[in-house]
Amino acid sequence: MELQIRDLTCDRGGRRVFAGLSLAVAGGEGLLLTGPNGSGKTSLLRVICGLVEPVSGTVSLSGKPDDLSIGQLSHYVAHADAVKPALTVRENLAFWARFLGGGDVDRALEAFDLDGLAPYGAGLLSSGQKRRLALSRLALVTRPIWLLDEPSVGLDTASQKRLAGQMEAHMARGGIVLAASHTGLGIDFAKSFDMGRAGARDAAA
Ligand SMILES: Nc1ncnc2c1ncn2[C@@H]1O[C@H](COP(=O)(O)OP(=O)(O)OP(=O)(O)O)[C@@H](O)[C@H]1O
Repeated sequence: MELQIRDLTCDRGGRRVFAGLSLAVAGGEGLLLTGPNGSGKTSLLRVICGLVEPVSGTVSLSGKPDDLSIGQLSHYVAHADAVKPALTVRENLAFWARFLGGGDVDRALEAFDLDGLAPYGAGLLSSGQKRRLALSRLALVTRPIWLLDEPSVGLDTASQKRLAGQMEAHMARGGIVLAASHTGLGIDFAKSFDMGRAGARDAAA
């Protein structure tokens, strides 16, 4: 399995964000996306999972089943936590399990130490607890590609370590992690890509 991005050009709101971007990440590898605010990290993750249409270029996954899209094979954890405040923590996970076509709610609760919060209304959670609930989807359903946008924002030290452990375990199972971060995420990524590097900026000019 290899995720291949070739010659990708992306506009947002009529402005060029990046152009001619190419990279590849193999199964078992992680790639850390860095770069200043507005350099296009979120845009790239959204193009990969099919939420933003690129101007040109391709995103492909070798060995992909024909009947599934890259989006369907990806977990995309965005800035927004996508937590339903009227449901409990457990009900949120049960909802996602139905939406994602099955899943292990207890495994997801355990992965981000949410067992004790399972009966609480999600609307009552702190921002870091909401982030843990959003991240717990990663353990709910197995998907080979994890696209993580600033996943550690708001997490305490113990939760950052849990996230690092989950990413390492996913890659050890052959999964792919693409993570955008300004701070690093406490693990050694096989690759990194600076969206603000001169070439990317030149291309976007
Ligand atoms: N929905 C949108 N409509 C129009 N322009 C957008 C939209 N989302 C992002 N942009 C623009 O696209 C550019 C890249 O934004 P993006 O969010 O991808 O950057 P980023 O590197 O993730 O930034 P940050 O580090 O601040 O999260 C910015 O100039 C931004 O204003």
